[in-house]
Amino acid sequence: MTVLETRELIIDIPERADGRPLSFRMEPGQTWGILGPNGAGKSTLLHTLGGLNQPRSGEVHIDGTSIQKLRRSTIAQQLGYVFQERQDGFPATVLETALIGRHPFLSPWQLEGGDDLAMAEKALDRLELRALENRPVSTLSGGERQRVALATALTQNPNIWLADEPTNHLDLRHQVAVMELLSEQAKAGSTVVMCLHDLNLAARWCDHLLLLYPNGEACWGESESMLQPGALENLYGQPLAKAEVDGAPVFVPSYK
Ligand SMILES: Nc1ncnc2c1ncn2[C@@H]1O[C@H](COP(=O)(O)OP(=O)(O)OP(=O)(O)O)[C@@H](O)[C@H]1O
Repeated sequence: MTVLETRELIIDIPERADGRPLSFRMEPGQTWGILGPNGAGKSTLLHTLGGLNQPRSGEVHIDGTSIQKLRRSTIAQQLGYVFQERQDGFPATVLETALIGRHPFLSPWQLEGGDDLAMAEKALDRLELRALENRPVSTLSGGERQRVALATALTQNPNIWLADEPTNHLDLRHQVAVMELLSEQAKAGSTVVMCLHDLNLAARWCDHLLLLYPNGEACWGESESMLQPGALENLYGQPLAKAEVDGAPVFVPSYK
């Protein structure tokens, strides 16, 4: 159970005004969606939350301790990251890649044990990848690789999930399966934060939203209060029509 908090955080985007300092608290059990148009800074924010980018100012805290003061190995035991783009540079199989999720918990040169293997295999089962476990990752399709990245994070079993467009490359069924998986992680006590382009997945699955504007302005809060058509149209610069399906709001571009 780990709280991720920002204090007067300003992310560092070259040549951009500071915008609104971000001070929010992301708690265990919550599922946060970060929304905004291309270039708004969603990935930069996620990288900053994970300690991979230095903020321009302000701080990110994990359970009350500044991330700057934590060792990278300690952070890796808490925080799982699903990157938007991956360079699968090493010639590794699907199973070997999933096992990387256990590395934060092993000492240098220590080999993975039976428990680690069981966690990786369970994660591969969950992402429907078990039949591919001996395949080199380089031979996989885009959607299969995306699921390997999620399986690796699941094998890590982090308290905080930072996922950059986790449904990228996925077909509709797998999009829903991945959102269900992330939602389950939150229900089990993780703090889940993801950047999303799909407003409808965000509306259906995220209980908190942060809207990030290209000028650095931002607002955040419970999803219900953030899913206002006017604010979303302003965010994306696109007229929207709103409907309701299965009790959740659905937004589609309006072409009028
Ligand atoms: N090293 C850099 N030098 C200059 N500008 C940069 C650098 N890295 C990122 N940027 C700019 O910072 C802005 C935010 O990028 P970021 O990837 O965080 O946006 P995003 O909201 O995730 O976009 P997308 O939806 O397209 O993935 C972009 O305008 C990008 O061009």
